[in-house]
Amino acid sequence: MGRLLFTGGTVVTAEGSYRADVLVEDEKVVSVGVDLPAEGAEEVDARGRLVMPGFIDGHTHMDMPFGGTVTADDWASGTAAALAGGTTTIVDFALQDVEGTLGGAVEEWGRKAEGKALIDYGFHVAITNLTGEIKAEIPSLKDRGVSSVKIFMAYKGTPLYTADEDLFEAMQIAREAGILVMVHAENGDVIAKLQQQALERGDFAPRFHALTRPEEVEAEATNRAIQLAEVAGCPLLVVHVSCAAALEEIHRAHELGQTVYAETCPQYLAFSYDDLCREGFEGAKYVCSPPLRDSWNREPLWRGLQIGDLQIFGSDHCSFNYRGQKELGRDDFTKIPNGLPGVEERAMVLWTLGVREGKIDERTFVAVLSTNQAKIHGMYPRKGTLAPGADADIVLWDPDLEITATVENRHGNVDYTPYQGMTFRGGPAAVYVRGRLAYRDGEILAEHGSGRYVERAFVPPSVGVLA
Ligand SMILES: NC(=O)NCCC(=O)O
Ligand SMILES: [Zn+2]
Ligand SMILES: [Zn+2]
Repeated sequence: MGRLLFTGGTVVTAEGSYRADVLVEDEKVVSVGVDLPAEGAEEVDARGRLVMPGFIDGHTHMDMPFGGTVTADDWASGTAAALAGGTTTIVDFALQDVEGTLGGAVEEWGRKAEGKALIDYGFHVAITNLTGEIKAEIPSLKDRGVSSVKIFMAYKGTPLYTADEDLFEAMQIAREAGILVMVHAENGDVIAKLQQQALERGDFAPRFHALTRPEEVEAEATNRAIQLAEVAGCPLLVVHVSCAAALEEIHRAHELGQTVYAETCPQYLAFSYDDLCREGFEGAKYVCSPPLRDSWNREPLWRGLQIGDLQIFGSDHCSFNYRGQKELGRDDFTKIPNGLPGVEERAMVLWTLGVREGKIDERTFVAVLSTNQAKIHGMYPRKGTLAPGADADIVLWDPDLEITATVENRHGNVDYTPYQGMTFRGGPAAVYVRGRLAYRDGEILAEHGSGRYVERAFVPPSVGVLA
């Protein structure tokens, strides 16, 4: 692999931006400084580019059974899409088999990724059956390099749904074990009742997905999870925060000094409830949970990112084809598989709608896409920074690149894109994974199977120290 010297670019980290060269050797960053001598290194011209640590997406669902079908992207197409968006590491949800163990889920996900992944990866375990035995198994995840579990307060009537007493006990165990608890915070009982009432009224269209999951239902569950975590004494990560009401609960927890991390996702900034109301069955393309909200919620979410109430920006990439998958719910919105693709668009949405529009700055861009992800998901400082000793995961970001999204120019395996026709201004020109050129100008150059499993360990950063 040899030595590479990135010259003439502007290094952007969560701490700031400055003109500097970056020297890379044998998969690692060796030094960052002004006018570094080449000394035999191959030079990479980074003039006009922002040189950033590779982006980390702590929220993807590749090759995952869900809603009676399996996500459209596997580890080959899903990591290609990630790479084309500047993402060099993902943390994917290994779904526990209802009859299986947590360790079994990690092993199964390892088999799915092996030979396919183009980028580095880790796993959370998504718990589907929190029995006594499974609770007792939680601490052993650390031995597998897994530092987090996700527990679902929603999806009543499916194995994912977890009652409060089990969630609470898992929090106590996780606190002792040093495992991060992530929650899908929506009140599953109330949603089930509202869905039943909607179907009885004959309300079958996609927009009823949102109308049966109102903001209060997310805010209430968010508050409940925060309070339970406080009693259990454990840090908490609330994923896919969609609305101002839930964010207010998180903000209050921060004012009280509680360690609550929170994530929002591109779909909540790029789309709104209006997209669920598109003509015919088109709204199904925008069904995800929590649902898309009225557009006024976007402004508080942007503010949450800028002031640090929302420390990470994950894609929640959970792709389903329109034909044959979203269509499963043509006559009943409750049967539409939940989820949107977004692993490719994540950073471009954030740059185009956030940095260019002055809603967040460049440092926050890097923090929520990379540095805070590495810290919260237990990979820092190996990942998430450009500093000596870090993996040489590098994005050369072209702030002026223009890409208009079409199904054809997406790198995933989905028959539609919710971003159809949207023009992104700013995107990755080239991406390096551990010092190897993996993507350039729309072309995937990495080899399948070149991505490596990353063992993670959770060392809870206090919310205040996150950028
Ligand atoms: N978010 C969504 O709609 N689908 C993926 C599963 C989840 O994250 O709850
Ligand atoms: Zn979820
Ligand atoms: Zn998800």
